[in-house]
Amino acid sequence: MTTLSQNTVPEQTQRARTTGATAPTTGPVLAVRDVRISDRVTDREIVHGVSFELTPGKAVGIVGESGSGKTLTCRAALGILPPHFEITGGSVEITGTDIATLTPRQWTALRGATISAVFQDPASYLNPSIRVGAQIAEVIRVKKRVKRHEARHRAVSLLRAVRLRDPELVYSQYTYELSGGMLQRVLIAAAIAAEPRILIADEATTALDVTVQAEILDLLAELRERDGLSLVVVSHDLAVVSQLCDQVLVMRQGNVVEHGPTRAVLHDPRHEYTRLLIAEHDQYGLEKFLAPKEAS
Ligand SMILES: Nc1ncnc2c1ncn2[C@@H]1O[C@H](COP(=O)(O)OP(=O)(O)OP(=O)(O)O)[C@@H](O)[C@H]1O
Repeated sequence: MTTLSQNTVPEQTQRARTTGATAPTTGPVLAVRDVRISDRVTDREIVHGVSFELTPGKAVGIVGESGSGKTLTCRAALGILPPHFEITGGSVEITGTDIATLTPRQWTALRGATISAVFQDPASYLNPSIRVGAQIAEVIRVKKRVKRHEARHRAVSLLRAVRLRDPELVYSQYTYELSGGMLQRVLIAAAIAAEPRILIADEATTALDVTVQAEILDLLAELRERDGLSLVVVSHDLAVVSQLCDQVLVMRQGNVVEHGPTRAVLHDPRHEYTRLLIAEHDQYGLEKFLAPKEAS
């Protein structure tokens, strides 16, 4: 496992987040309470009541079969449900504010700066006609209100932080010049560029090879532990969740079938479906991540 140096995260990022993390908090940064999501076209409820709370520096994992509602739950928290989908029950609070009360302008201010996300399929989130570095710098310039030169400097630091070699060169490249793994790392850099308090990582490292994935997980763990970044991690990979998350939700067919501390759920699953997920996973060496802490 690689260990990132203190200098991996741009100095400015460390300072700002440290300030945020040590500020007294009165409650969760994200509270999802009995959220229900329906498809208006078919008039079907797809997600049947999901609840979890995220406090600063903590990480919640969401696992479960394809189509169980993990991504919709994340999109609901970000206010970006696909057309025809709507929250039909429960509530989402971001740093104490019910998102149902937010105006489009308030959402724009919140996204990136307070809550941010990385999804799969990075190419669809980046503009092919603008150099990737300039896209990250623009986020920094607008959200952090810094001059172009400073924004560029920080963007290059972020590209380095996500372990892209020759970040100056990558800065000036277009999406078609980069591999899928490189684009995914660019997207992660963009997502943390405005120093959000909450990062939703939906299969964010799935497309990366094992070594790069380990480096990115280390980076996220570092941002979390040192700077108080809170994480929602959606992954089909229980090893990723067990490495990063304090709590885990197991979803199936729009229901949370099990929810609790990651170690307890993965060591002593109560639900048959969780047992099945773990059994399927055994071949990938889940114990490797659980065993060392078990001994301590
Ligand atoms: N844009 C959409 N249009 C139509 N149906 C959708 C859309 N997005 C999600 N759904 C449906 O809603 C259900 C939940 O989808 P969701 O993407 O949340 O699942 P998931 O658990 O994230 O799955 P996966 O692991 O495959 O990403 C699925 O049945 C899916 O087909």
